[in-house]
Amino acid sequence: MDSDKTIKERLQALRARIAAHDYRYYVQDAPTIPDAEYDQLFRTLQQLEQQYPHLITPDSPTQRVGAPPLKAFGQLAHHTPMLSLANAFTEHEVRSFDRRIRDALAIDLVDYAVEPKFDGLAVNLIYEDGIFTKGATRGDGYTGEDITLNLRTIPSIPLRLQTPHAAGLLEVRGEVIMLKADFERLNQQQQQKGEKTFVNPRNAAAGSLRQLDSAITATRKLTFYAYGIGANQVNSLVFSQHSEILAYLVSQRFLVAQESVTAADIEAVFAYYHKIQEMRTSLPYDIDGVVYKVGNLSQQEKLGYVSRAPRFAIAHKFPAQEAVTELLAIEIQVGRTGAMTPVARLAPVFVGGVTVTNATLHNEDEIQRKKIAIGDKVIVRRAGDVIPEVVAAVPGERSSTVQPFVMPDHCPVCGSKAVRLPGEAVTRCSGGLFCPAQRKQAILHFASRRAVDIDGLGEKLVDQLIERALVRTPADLYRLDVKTLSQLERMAEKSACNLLAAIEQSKQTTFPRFIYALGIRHVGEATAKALARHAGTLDQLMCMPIGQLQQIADIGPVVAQSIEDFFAEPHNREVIEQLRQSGMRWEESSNAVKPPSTRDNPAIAGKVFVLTGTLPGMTREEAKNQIEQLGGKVTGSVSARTDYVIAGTDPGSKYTKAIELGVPVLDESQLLHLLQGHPI
Ligand SMILES: NC(=O)c1ccc[n+]([C@@H]2O[C@H](COP(=O)([O-])OP(=O)(O)OC[C@H]3O[C@@H](n4cnc5c(N)ncnc54)[C@H](O)[C@@H]3O)[C@@H](O)[C@H]2O)c1
Ligand SMILES: [Zn+2]
Repeated sequence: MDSDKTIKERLQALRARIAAHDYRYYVQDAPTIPDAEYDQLFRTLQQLEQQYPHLITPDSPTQRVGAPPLKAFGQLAHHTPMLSLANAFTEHEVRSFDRRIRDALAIDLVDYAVEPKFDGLAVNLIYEDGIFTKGATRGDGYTGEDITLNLRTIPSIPLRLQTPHAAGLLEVRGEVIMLKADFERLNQQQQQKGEKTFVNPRNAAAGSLRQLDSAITATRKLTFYAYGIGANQVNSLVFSQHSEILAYLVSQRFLVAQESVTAADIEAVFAYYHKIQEMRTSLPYDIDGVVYKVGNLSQQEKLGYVSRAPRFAIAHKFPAQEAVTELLAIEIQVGRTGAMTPVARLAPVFVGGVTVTNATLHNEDEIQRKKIAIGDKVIVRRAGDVIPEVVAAVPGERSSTVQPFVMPDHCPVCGSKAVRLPGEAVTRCSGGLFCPAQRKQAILHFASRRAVDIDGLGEKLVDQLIERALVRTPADLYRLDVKTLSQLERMAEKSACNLLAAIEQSKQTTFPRFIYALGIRHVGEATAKALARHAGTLDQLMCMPIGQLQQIADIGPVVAQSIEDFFAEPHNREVIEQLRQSGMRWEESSNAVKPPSTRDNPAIAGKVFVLTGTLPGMTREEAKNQIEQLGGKVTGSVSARTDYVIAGTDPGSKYTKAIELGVPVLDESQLLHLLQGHPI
């Protein structure tokens, strides 16, 4: 058996660790470990102290509530103490609690008031003669921080009671929380402003409420839920049941959880637990369990208190939604649209009711922002059916062998180049036509009605074709034959013939449809049309430099980049070549704007142009952009300094002026000639 000395040392170490976590949680509003982790430490200490009661010290966290109030705030003493709650993690523990109560009261059946356990910040509101005069945090249970001004900014705290004639003092107890939706919004705003985001709604609520400047609190959306009263010196207010207190609070316009009800026995209590657990993720606020309180107030009084909690109530905790584990590796998952998502491979950990071995890390920036490295101890969160995610690295636990994460520059599935468009958080595989991960999406899109329109090629068929390795890319569609197709499920020879005919028919398409069918990111039908008109031929399009793509109206830098990346990927070019060889045809236009042979075009550079009338093959805006890109200047009015006037149909007065001044007037084909570097 261990000596008292080693036990003492263990106790001291545990107490110091817990005290440090208490400080970070209660004072700094910035815990570094999940609550479940903390609860476990606390339990270990409690159990050890139970075994060695003579070693309990009054400063042990098990003997105290919360943390002393911060000096920066004024202090406010509570008229009756604000205690903590005993915890239960299993049904067995709850049954023992029920048995203890029935034994102590010597009765067979106990009525319980059952309520959600809010995960927020306990506060005490003092009403004097019906007027809200002061309010405080729980602090160490006896004295809290005076946060009256901050509390006044919370709309759900009534500033006066409905019965102001009732003279005397009343303490209203409850929790200040931040609704999940308000939390999401706050974090988005914080991120946009480049300020620190909060780990969860509880920390956001605590950080917002314990502000020295109440103007900041006023900008944060906080909500107060009442769940009880403390000192009651109002003569006319007499309660015999907890439920009467809640009804009174509702009548005084406090928010009280709608889910607060009574349970006639311990079985009803468990039914309630399961019902609330089901509702947990859909509730507008975070809860970490449910609270059971003996409903009868004189029974409560008889049961009394232990050092830090009442004997008549217990918190039945839900399985933790957050846990700590080791990040073993980061792998890349490629989605249907080519998105490359970093996925954490984890040492198995039980969280949110299941064993988790993978969790999403969202994207590269998130990993950098959270400063997560491979080998770190990380906090994993799984709430309801939501995909588990890594929320943070545990600070201070980093070993020297951790590896930084680097986003791969190639798709791990198909080897195509990985690209990240400006302004986007996601890195994508650029091999849209080729990548197995994107296969199904690419083929369905290619065959869709507004693309090359292969009638009858639905999702189920595509699944079969892919599963049997008959089709890998859209080009493979043109290699299918009746014999192969009629072997597929639900495919008679007749329908196989029909499908084949539809595939054959799709070979005759239009250039814009073909471009659209390629599934280039950000290239919808309208962009496909603009590209077709501008490039004229597929060969031109495939080698168009990004600068020239950007000159096309409505094509910005992101879309231009996406087009360039797509055609730069050899895998895509291969598939396009196969498509061409399969006999796909469309009309190409020779009218289109050909790319200039050199950037430094002496036929254009330094020359002054005026555009007038409607050009047949391009908009005036496009012509202007091209001229400017090659160093020419486009002005609005004709003068002696004008070198050329480019005139389309219905040219108007600029045309007449040009004739008067003897300025050469060119048509579109002559302009194209110039653009290609040939003098007139
Ligand atoms: N992660 C960390 O580092 C860290 C550190 C300290 C404490 N904690 C967490 O804080 C909690 C312990 O703190 P605690 O002493 O406040 O105990 P507690 O939160 O377990 O229980 C008491 C509190 O429950 C709240 N409560 C919510 N709904 C209630 C209701 N319907 N009726 C009555 N009370 C209700 C009250 O604020 C009350 O003060 C644990 O969840 C623990 O994990 C975490
Ligand atoms: Zn790929």
